[in-house]
Amino acid sequence: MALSGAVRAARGRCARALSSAVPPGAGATRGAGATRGTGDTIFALSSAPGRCGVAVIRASGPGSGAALRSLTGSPEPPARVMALRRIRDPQSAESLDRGLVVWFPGPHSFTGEDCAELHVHGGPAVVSGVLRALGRLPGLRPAEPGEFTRRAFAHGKLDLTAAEGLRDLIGAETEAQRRQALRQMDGELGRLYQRWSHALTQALAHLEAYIDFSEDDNVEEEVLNQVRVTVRALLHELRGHLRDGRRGELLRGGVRAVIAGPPNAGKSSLLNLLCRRPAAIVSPTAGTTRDVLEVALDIGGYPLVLSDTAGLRQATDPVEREGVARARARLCQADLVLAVLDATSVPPTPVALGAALAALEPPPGTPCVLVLNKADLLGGHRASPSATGAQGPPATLLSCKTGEGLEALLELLTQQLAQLCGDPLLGSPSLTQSRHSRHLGACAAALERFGDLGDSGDLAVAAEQLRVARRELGRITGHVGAEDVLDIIFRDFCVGK
Ligand SMILES: Nc1nc2c(ncn2[C@@H]2O[C@H](COP(=O)(O)OP(=O)(O)OP(=O)(O)O)[C@@H](O)[C@H]2O)c(=O)[nH]1
Ligand SMILES: [K+]
Ligand SMILES: [Mg+2]
Repeated sequence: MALSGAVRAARGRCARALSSAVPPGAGATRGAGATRGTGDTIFALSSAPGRCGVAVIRASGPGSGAALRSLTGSPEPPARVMALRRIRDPQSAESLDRGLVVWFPGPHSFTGEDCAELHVHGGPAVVSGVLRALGRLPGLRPAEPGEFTRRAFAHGKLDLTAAEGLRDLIGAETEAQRRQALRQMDGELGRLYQRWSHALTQALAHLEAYIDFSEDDNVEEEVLNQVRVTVRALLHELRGHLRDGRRGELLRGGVRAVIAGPPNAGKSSLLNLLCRRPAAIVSPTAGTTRDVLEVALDIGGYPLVLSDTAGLRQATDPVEREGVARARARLCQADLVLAVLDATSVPPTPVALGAALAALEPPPGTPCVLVLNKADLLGGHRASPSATGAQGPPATLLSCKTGEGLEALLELLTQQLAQLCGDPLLGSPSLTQSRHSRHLGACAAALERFGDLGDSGDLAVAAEQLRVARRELGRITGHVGAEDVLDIIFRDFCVGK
């Protein structure tokens, strides 16, 4: 069982780690012409800033080859082969470093433009010296955040969903997140939406043919039926994808789990046990916790955002009352509830446990795990983990004091997380962004309107609904009028990617 503690610790993010392969030009769907790139040549440090063994500086655009020549004083090396070169300041001819350079002539590069990479020693003075030298070359300027990827998108090297996958891959902190992001970056989600878009295009073409030619009796009624069948099948698939239970989004953003229970049940002790540090104050005084405390965890490869909350009771102290109100508010937002009870205070019968759980008023329909804490105080009288009965939530005995039952709890949590997030490698790729669900929802609504028109409906209106549906799909992949979302998507990238 992997429990790697808090994983959101500040950490250098970089466009690509040195051991990774060249990002693929997956999902290339826009008309990508062979190009040396037009306009500015951009450059940036692509590895994480700070002192490191090797730093990667990247350039993209028509001036990349000339830049490489001036900094090395020699012709570009053969394409996509690393070469050792002395790197010098072209103005002063002073040597800056000795490093590896790579030349990626367009269109076979990440951006589709001519690109160059300089792998230099990762000292701040070396990096700033090389960046300064590049900045003095005519036509070169520092890149904006996400500008390399944006150029790759513009040259059809990847579609928007793949770009979002790449952004998520750089942000992935757990294994399951990485798997999902990689799958999306490889273009699987984009291909699914493309397939739907093609099906719609075909249906639309048939419908238009029917509208134009049916009077000549050249086009059979059967064509119209086929269009209806296609649209119905598509709507069915789309609804299934939307019903996905927010799996992909949960995996991407982390499952919000809330620890709730009566005062002194050991809620804060549980948080500390799971994050393996004394993050929350633990004391024998009931009503110790007031503020909501949050830690990010990796449980079995799944991301969990765990909140400790105030003990739920009718508090008289105004500060504690506010704590209880905050606890209830947080509980309402939970994707998963960890209900903690003091095992010595509740008889281990389904009725008693059910009543104790109901008293916490967990949000209806939200999955729940019942943790019967302080098992060390039970002596011989052990509640069986199925004490809540077949209908109740899964329950497990735990002692935060001795650690007894921790493995079983982690197992149970992993099961719950796997159910909530799904296996990112199985089945059709998951919906990962609210942006996608919005467009897919609009697409489904248009298809429903198409269906509602029925046999007697106006065919021109029906055709318009198919056009609306197709446009919404195109917005997801970036094939249609996505200019407004481009800024938002690429802004979240780091400089150098
Ligand atoms: N014997 C025993 N004591 C425990 C266990 N877990 C917690 N305690 C003790 O129970 C008391 C309350 O623990 P907390 O973690 O502060 O409980 P809480 O639910 O966060 O309490 P509030 O924040 O006040 O609602 C402390 O004295 C803990 O040391 C356990 O497994 N066994
Ligand atoms: K306490
Ligand atoms: Mg507490």
